[in-house]
Parts: sequence; structure tokens; C-alpha cells
Amino acid sequence: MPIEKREIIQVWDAVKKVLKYQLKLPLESVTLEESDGRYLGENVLATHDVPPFDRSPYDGFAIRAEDTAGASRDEPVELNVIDSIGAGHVSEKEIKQNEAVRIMTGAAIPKGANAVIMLELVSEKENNIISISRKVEAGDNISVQGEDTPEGTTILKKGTRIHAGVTAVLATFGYHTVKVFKKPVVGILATGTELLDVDEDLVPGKIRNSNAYMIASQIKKMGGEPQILGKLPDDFDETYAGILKAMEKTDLVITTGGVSVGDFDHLPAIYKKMGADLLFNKIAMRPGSVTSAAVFEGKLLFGLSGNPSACFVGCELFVRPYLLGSLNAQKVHLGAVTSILQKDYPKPNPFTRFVRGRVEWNATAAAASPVGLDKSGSVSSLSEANALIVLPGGTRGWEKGSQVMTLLLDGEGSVWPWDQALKSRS
Ligand SMILES: Nc1nc2c(c(=O)[nH]1)N[C@H]1C(S)=C(S)[C@@H](COP(=O)(O)OP(=O)(O)OC[C@H]3O[C@@H](n4cnc5c(N)ncnc54)[C@H](O)[C@@H]3O)O[C@H]1N2
Ligand code: MOO
Repeated sequence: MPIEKREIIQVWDAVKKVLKYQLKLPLESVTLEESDGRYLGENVLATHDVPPFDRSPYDGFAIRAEDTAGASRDEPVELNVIDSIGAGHVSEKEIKQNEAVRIMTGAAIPKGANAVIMLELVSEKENNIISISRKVEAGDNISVQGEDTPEGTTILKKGTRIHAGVTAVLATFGYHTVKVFKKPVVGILATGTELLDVDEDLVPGKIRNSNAYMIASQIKKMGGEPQILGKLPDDFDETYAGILKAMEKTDLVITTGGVSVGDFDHLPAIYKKMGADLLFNKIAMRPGSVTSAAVFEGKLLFGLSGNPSACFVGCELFVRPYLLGSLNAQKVHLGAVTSILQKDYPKPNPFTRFVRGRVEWNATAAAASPVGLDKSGSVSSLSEANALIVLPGGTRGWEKGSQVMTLLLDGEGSVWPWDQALKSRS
């Protein structure tokens, strides 16, 4: 059969096509303990001031600053301690001239006081008398009500990913349950007659299905709920039926394998038979040039390469922004840092390459080194990589010492100006 010519598109153009679509995800309530890694479904308001009352940030004495106006080492002032309070208590006494209240960190400032002096700076005498030998200014050492967050502030935006710091804020304001977007359910189908389950013994010609587990892990990190739906042999009808069934019960289906031009690469013809709208099936990138996407009844269907590294990259570059965009996340792409390439990369580069690599930080710069076997069928490099080194296309290779963009697989980085970075050098 003659091979149909595919229209090749640039990476950023493919990303833009994906970004036009978003899942409409319902909201659900989860407890604070269950909310880690979820995405907020609505803005969160500060329900009160924080701190909710003026409080002491130190163990010390609450005083009237004006009583220390003339204090010096030679002429200390003496104050009468009328009460002692710890955090959680409120003094019923009001401080008058030349009086003080012993106060612990976190306790409410008593009436009449306008400053706190730390314990270490005070000498304590008998009969509840303290001596202060320095001038204290009004307002010293007082954490003022609302200085951290005033009531009514939008403290967290819809789409915020919940992590330890966000949890601290939610707990502070009494949100013991929180509204989050329901996790998008992502069906994963591995195609290929050569595939064995992970627990099966190797037999000649066969390999284990590693892609499904890899994708499931990637999806979890992107806020989705993966469902490994098994594997399909290279049979048109079985694959066609398998995909339709998977699309019915999930928000998004990802297949791996069968998207190239081989005799058993049925995916392109299956899209056609389904009547799905093809978004792309050839991208100017390596690995992952065969990465495909189509829309079927309003849902996206990603056809990732069977080659593990190509599959991994396709998932990070195109599935990630779709899922995270649907979750209203503020950052939908991998974060980027500029790094210095540590080795020559001599291969000619007709297409932009996303090379598995490691970024290490030294005192002044990030250093990027390719890792492992640089073939799209290789799997070992994936376990070592913490970044994808971006080598824009149209070159004969890249020299050690070149400044390159690297996409971080862990950690935030900055938002990469994708289009500029790619266009300027390709
Ligand atoms: N004549 C051409 N041949 C190929 C082209 C081309 O343009 N012309 N493109 C090559 C490129 S680039 C890639 S990438 C691959 C893509 O192939 P497919 O995505 O159709 O994937 P398969 O052929 O089904 O498998 C490729 C490779 O990956 C292994 N595989 C498949 N599924 C899994 C899995 N779940 N876990 C682990 N490994 C898997 C499979 O056994 C193959 O070795 O096509 C090139 N060929
Ligand atoms: O384009 Mo294929 O995905 O890597 O080698």
C-alpha cells in the first residue's frame, strides 16, 4: 500500500493545537489530608486576618515604649510585672504607666502595651521588678493583626496545585475540606503483538510493555488518574474496538505504538475510520516525530510512539499541557533553565531534538549533559534523566559550551518561551 504523505508541523504549532482543547472537569470535595497534589477548583479567600490578633513574636515582656524613653545603661528604668501569659491566653489586665506583662511567643499583646522587649535584654530583680537599660520604640516586636494576610484577600487561586505550603494556608483558614477538580481519567492502551505483561517471561521476539507503566507515572504527576487498560495486538479490528471502548469510559485515551508507517501501524487508518479529526501526525522533533493527536466526539486521543523515549517525550510535551490546562494550572509546560552543554553533540539536527540529560547546578550556571544511549528506542537513559536538553533543529550538531535550553523533569524552572526559543535558532 502506498504511504500517505504526512504534513509535518513545528513543535510549538502542535502544542498550540493541543492548547485549544480543555476538559470540563467537575469539582469534588476532599479532606485536607487527601488534597495533596490536587488542583484547587475555586479561589480561596482569607476568612479572617492572620495573625488574628496582635501577638508577640518573642518570649519577653510587653511594655509601654514611652516608659523606656529615658532608659540607658547608667539609668535603667524599672517596671512592675503585673501578669504572666503564655500562647493561648489573653491577659485580663491592662498595662498602665511603668508596668509590664511577662509574655511568651504567640501570646496576645495585652491592653495598654505597645512593644515587647526580649527576655535576654531585661534583668529580672526580686518582687516582680524588671530593669530595662535601653530605649524601646512603639511597635517594636509586635506582629500586627492582619500583617500576613488581611481578611477577604484571595489567598489561593483556582488551579493552584496543593502542596505542603498551600496545605498550611488552607489549614490556617479552617478549610478542613477543599474543592478540587476531579482528576481526569486517562486510559492507556499499549498496542503491539510483541508486548508481554510485566510478569511474563521473555520469549523470542517479544518485549515487556514498559510504556504503559511509564505513562501512568507521568499522568499521575500531571494530576491525572491513569487507567492501564491492557495491551492490544497489531490487529486493526481489535485495536479499533479497543480504542472506542476506552474512549467511552475515560476523559482521554493515550495509545502507544502503531503510529508510524509500517505494515502493522494501524492507528492512522483507525483515526480515519473513526471519523476523528486529526490534529497532527508528524512533528519536527526527535524523538517523537510520529506523535499524533486527534479529536473524537470532543475528546482528545493521543497516539504516542511505541519507542519508549519518544513516547516519554511526546507525553511531556503534548499530554502535559492538555491535562494541566484542563486543571487550570498556572504552569502547564515543563519549566526551563538555560544550561551550558557539557559535551559535543555531533549528530546533525534536521529536527529539534529533546535529548535525555542531566542538569546539575554549579556555583554560577546549570550544566547539561546527555545521558545514556541517545536513541528513541532506548529505555535506560530515561531512568537517569532529570531534564530534556533542547537542541533546536537546522544545525549540524552542537558544541560543548553552547548555551542550551533545558526542560526540567522535576522542579519548577521558569516558563519557557517555547515559540521564541525554537524559532530563534531553528
Ligand atoms: N520506514 C519508516 N520507519 C519508521 C519511521 C519512519 O518514518 N519510516 N519512523 C521511526 C520512528 S521515528 C519511530 S519513533 C518509530 C515509531 O513507531 P511506532 O510508534 O509506530 O511504534 P511501533 O512500531 O509499534 O514500536 C516501535 C518500537 O517500540 C517498541 N514498543 C512498542 N510498544 C511498546 C511498549 N508498550 N513498551 C515498550 N516498547 C514498546 C516496539 O517493540 C518497537 O521496537 O517508527 C520508526 N520507524
Ligand atoms: O521520531 Mo522517532 O520518535 O523518535 O525516532
